[in-house]
Amino acid sequence: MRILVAPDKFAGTLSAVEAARAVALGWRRHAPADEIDLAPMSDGGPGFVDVLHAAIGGDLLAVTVRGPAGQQVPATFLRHGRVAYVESAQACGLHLTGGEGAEEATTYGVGQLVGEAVASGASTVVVGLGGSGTNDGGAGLLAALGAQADRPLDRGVSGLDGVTRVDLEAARARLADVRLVAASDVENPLTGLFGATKVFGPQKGVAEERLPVLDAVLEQLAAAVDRRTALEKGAGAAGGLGFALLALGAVRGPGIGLVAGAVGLAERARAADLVVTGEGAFDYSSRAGKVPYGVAQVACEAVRPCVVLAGRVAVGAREMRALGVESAYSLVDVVGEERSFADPAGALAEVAERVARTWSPQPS
Ligand SMILES: Nc1ncnc2c1ncn2[C@@H]1O[C@H](COP(=O)(O)OP(=O)(O)O)[C@@H](O)[C@H]1O
Ligand SMILES: O=C(O)[C@H](O)COP(=O)(O)O
Repeated sequence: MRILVAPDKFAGTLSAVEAARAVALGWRRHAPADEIDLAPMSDGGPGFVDVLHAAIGGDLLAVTVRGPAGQQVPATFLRHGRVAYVESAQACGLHLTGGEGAEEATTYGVGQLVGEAVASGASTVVVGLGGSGTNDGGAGLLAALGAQADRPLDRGVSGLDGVTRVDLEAARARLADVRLVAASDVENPLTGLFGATKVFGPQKGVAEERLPVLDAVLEQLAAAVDRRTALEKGAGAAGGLGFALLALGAVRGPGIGLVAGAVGLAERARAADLVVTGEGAFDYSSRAGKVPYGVAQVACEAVRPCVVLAGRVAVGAREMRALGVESAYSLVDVVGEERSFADPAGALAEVAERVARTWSPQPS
C-alpha cells in the first residue's frame, strides 16, 4: 500500500514534521513494506514557513521583531523567487503569550516582518494567519507599517478604546507595489457572535465578562477604518489581523489551499491508497479552513479514503462523514491523557501502528 501522511501540528506537543514522522514510524512497525509519503501541512498558523520551506525550498531570512508583550523575538520569513512568506504566529503567537495578556498583546512584530519582506524586494507577500495570542484587530501591524491614529495602535486592543480616526495612507504607500495575500485558517468576521473575540478570545485568556467589551472596541476600530472590510471572510483570523491586512488591500485565501497547492497534495493523494491527516484537537472548528478538513477534501476529490489521527476527537460520526473522513482516532482514548502529553511522538506512533492493523492488513 501507499500511504500519504499529511498532518498539521499538534499544538503544544508536536510540529507537523514531527507528527508526520511519528505516524510513519508507527505505521512501518506493522506494515514495513508500505510506501509512506510524508507531506507535513499547515493552514497558515504555526509551522507555515517551515512546511513551505521543506516543500518548495527558497531562502530563510532571520530577523528580530517585537513580540506580543513587547519582548524581542527571533523570526524567519521565506523568500522563494519574488514571493515572501511570513508566519504571523512567529511574531504574535499564542505560544509567546502563554494565553495571558491578550488585551495588551500586539501584532506590531508581524508588521515589522511584512516590512522586512517588502524591503527584501518581494513583489508578493503572503502572510500566514492562525495560532495567535493577540486580539488587536491587526492595529499593531498597521502601526508598524506607518499608520497613524488618535489612539495608540501598538498597545493591543486595550490601547484602541475610543479610537475614531485611523490614517492608512503611509502604510498603503509602503505596500503600493506589493501584492499582499492573507492566508487564513478561519473565515470568521472581525466582530459579533462569530467574530475574533467571541470565538477565539477565551483560548487566548480573555475572561468571559471582557469579551463584549473587547468586541465593542474592535467595532470602534472597524468604524474608524472600514466597516465593510470587517464583515469579510477571514477578517477575524488571528485576532483580527485578517481585517488589517484586508484593509491594506490584501486578497484572502485559505492557508490550507495555498499549502496544499505548494506541496502538490492533490497529485500525491491520487498516487496513494489511503490519506492520513491529523491535528491536536479534531473538533467542529476543523470544519472551516483547518488542515484535516482541507486534506479530507483533497482525498475526496482523489477518491481516496481519509482517516484522522488526533490528540483529541470531538466530532461525531455523522459530522465526520460530512467532513469526508472515514474514521478518526484519538490519542487520549487509545493511550490515555498522561502518555499523550508526556510522550506525544510515542503515543502517535502507537496509534498509527494500531490504525495500520485496520487499514493495511498484512498476509499472515
Ligand atoms: N499529544 C496530544 N495529546 C492530546 N491532545 C493534544 C496533544 N497535542 C495537542 N493536543 C490538544 O490539541 C489542542 C490544540 O489543537 P490543535 O488542533 O493542534 O491547534 P489549533 O486548534 O490551534 O489549530 C491542545 O490544546 C490540546 O488539547
Ligand atoms: O485567532 C487565531 O489566531 C486563529 O485565526 C484562530 O485560532 P486557531 O489557530 O487556534 O484556530
